[in-house]
Amino acid sequence: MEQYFVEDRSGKRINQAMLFERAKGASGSSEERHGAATGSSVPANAASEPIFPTSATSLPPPLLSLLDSLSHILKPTLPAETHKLLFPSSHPLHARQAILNLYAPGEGISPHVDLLRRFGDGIIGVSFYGGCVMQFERVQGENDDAHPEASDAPTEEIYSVYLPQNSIIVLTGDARYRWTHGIARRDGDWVLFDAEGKGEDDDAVCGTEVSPRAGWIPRSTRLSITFRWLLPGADIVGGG
Ligand SMILES: O=C(O)CCC(=O)C(=O)O
Ligand SMILES: [Fe+2]
Repeated sequence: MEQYFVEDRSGKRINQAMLFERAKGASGSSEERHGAATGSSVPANAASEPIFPTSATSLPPPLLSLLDSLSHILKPTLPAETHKLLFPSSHPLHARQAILNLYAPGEGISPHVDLLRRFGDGIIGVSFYGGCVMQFERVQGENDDAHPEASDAPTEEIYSVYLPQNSIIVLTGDARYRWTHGIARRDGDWVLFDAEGKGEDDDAVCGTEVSPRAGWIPRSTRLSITFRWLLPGADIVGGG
């Protein structure tokens, strides 16, 4: 992974890489791509994602093997149709994009819905090295790429979920289309632990009544790998 997160020519730290494959069996008018892209110093709203073309043919082997492991791990947990949506047995309709985001402690990502015109349903996110709280907020009103402000509309419905290192999150249906997801920029997260010691964020524990089962987990460096389906035409450079 180090190869993707070097400094660019101006010395700016690169913290985002995007890799693309072509769908198996696609007639393929667009270029196959597999390349790294720079992000801003803090991963920004997905709407500003850059794309760089290269010439390789598919996702790199470590990501293919990660996908294979994810398919096995998620098989007993997910409803059969969701598993099929994420891991179609043959000839997927769409190409996958993998986005790698490297967060220094304290960094986050603004609340957003992943671009509706670029990505399909079925998103998988994996957290490595460190955890963080991901916050979900219900989108109010129309939500499409032409009305991104809908994502910022205030709402009472907010949930915070702690994503420990090595955890997997799957977003489909409403979770993908009707809720924003984001990571607050802060140095750590208050987390309530369940009986098995797994974390669940709860802002309420920030007050004086701190439950003995709650704790502050300082953020460390976190790498997230997100797999998404590219919609037709979305894999054409400049076509976003
Ligand atoms: O870091 C994460 O887990 C979220 C990344 C994300 O939402 C995105 O790249 O669109
Ligand atoms: Fe996202």
